[in-house]
Amino acid sequence: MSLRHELERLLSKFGQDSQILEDSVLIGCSEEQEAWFALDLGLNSSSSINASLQKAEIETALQGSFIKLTKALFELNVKDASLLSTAQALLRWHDAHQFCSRSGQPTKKNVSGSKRVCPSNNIIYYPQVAPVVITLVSDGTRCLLVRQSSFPKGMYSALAGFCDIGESLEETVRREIAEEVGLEVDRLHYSASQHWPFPNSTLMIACHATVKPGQTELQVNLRELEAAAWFSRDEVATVLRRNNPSNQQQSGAVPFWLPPKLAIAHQLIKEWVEKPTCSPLPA
Ligand SMILES: NC(=O)C1=CN([C@@H]2O[C@H](COP(=O)(O)OP(=O)(O)OC[C@H]3O[C@@H](n4cnc5c(N)ncnc54)[C@H](OP(=O)(O)O)[C@@H]3O)[C@@H](O)[C@H]2O)C=CC1
Ligand SMILES: [Mg+2]
Repeated sequence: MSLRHELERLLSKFGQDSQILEDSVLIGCSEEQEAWFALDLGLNSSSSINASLQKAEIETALQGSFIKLTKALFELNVKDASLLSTAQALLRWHDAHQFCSRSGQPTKKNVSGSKRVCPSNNIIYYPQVAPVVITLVSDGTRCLLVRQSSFPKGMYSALAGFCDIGESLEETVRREIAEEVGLEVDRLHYSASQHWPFPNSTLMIACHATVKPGQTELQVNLRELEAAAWFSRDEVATVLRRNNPSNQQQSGAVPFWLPPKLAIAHQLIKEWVEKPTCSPLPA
């Protein structure tokens, strides 16, 4: 039986029309050049008993189990997490761009899902990515970790913010740090980047920054952050070593925990702990 027939058989078993396959989007390919597609079965959009029954049926038929996307992203290996992140962002984008904003007519997806076109005026819509800077600020010996009220309990991270229209990354870093904690950036340098599919598709651009010597007093913007504080290298190194939210919450041995390994914030913090002498460029 061909893969297509097998898929159609499964979809019909789960009460779905095989026409839904046309909505799938290309997210990558294997080393053997087999194309990988993602498809949204829409089970999350309904809280009906029917949807939950289907979920149970799918779990049995495919010998798997549904877990929260945010959790899955941090539990999979890098390659699979990246495929999942692409699938989530691309499928959400298609779902939110069903109509042309000029003509109001339905738009049409191309086969791979890399764009949508309005048949009435040929306007092409491409998936959007919002740039976000995430910066680990240091005063030379300590680093600044922050908490938003939306973070999981006890988690601290680096400072993040969306780029405004017309800004360079450097300007965003300076503005966000001034707005959220009242500090002036002296030097900054780029570290790495990561695609992040929440709340919509973002490109997280990770940087290290240092503040002007002697200017480390924080003015925390409580509309944006729940807390912000300086931590020594030893404190952060200890938390990184024991980084497991359930362990520390039970024992109370460490006062906070950090984002999991696959989060770019984790990589930034680890880099700072391991390379204390890296010297950033002037901003
Ligand atoms: N992977 C990681 O390690 C981490 C990832 N992040 C991600 O970074 C992102 C940005 O961090 P955050 O501190 O929230 O950003 P900001 O500090 O920029 O604050 C968020 C606010 O910015 C406004 N905003 C401006 N542009 C956008 C846009 N394109 N989409 C949504 N909101 C926008 C909104 O304000 P208003 O409501 O007034 O319109 C929103 O409430 C988050 O989405 C978060 O998921 C954050 C930390 C760690
Ligand atoms: Mg922020």
